[in-house]
Amino acid sequence: MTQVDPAKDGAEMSFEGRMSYGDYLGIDAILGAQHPRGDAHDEMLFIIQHQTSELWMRLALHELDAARVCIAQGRAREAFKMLTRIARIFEQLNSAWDVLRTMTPSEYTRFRDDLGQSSGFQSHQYRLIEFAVGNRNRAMMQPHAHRADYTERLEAELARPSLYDEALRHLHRAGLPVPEDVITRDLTQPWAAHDGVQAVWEIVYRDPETHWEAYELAEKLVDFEDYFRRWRFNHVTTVERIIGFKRGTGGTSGVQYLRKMLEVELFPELWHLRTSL
Ligand code: HEM
Ligand SMILES: N[C@@H](CC(=O)c1ccccc1NC=O)C(=O)O
Repeated sequence: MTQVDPAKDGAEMSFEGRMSYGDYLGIDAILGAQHPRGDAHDEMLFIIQHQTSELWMRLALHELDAARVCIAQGRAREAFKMLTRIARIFEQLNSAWDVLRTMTPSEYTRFRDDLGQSSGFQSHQYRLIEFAVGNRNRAMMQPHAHRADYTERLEAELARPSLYDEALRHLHRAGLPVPEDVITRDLTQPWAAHDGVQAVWEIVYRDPETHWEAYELAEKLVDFEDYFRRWRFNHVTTVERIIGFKRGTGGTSGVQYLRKMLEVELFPELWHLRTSL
């Protein structure tokens, strides 16, 4: 059996006083952040599943911020890359459900009581993503009232144009007939389907060659919403499989609440136009 000596190949073997892999990545902080409350075997899976989701959400927010800046500065093509990456992140989050699904109701019951009233419903990053893409609901701020830092970030997000607002402003600047009330709307309000906006997207979809950039932007948005819907669907199906119709630890009706959320449309006109094309 040949044994490789990486040092002979030039591998650095001494990190006394030098930045190593773990130093750069903050590995000790990450690996020191799993604190199961009990001794149920599956609690570690549950914790890591959520922590990795939060890390991916962190990246999604980073990309969403950059994508909006690019679109606002008229560099929509640069934003396409970020939007593709965001869709891929959600694809990754969707695959992750396959790991969690290996947990049965019997196994989850062993530690569910230890969760108290904590719930994914209180994920501030998830709420930031929803606000960033346009699903804005001030009521969702309440569970964060005890954290001034989260509240401040969520408020700032509500005051900022959403990804969809930026897309529509971009079309407006490009000379497409986006109604003025869309550009001057109260940003803190959730987006509501608008006939005038659908009419604009219809112009784009009826003649993609003339409006190629707007057409590509639209398809990137649809792609993102497609993956996001799948995330919601995977969540509610996993929840039903594991806790049935029990109330959620966060206090909602559980599966019934999550099913209602499946009806949310982020970019309604982009879906509705398909019927009228
Ligand atoms: C055993 C697995 C899981 C169960 C049983 C479960 C259950 C639930 C329930 C019942 C709710 C409704 C709120 C409540 O009353 O608690 C909820 C919300 C939520 N969960 Fe989970 N969940 C699971 C895994 C996950 C994972 C892995 C994530 C990823 C971060 C997640 C993120 C969320 C989010 C973001 C919400 C809020 C959804 C919204 O308001 O639209 N959950 N979950
Ligand atoms: N809401 C879940 C508990 C739960 O899943 C959860 C608990 C703490 C932290 C994150 C969670 N994930 C998603 O809601 C339940 O009712 O069983």
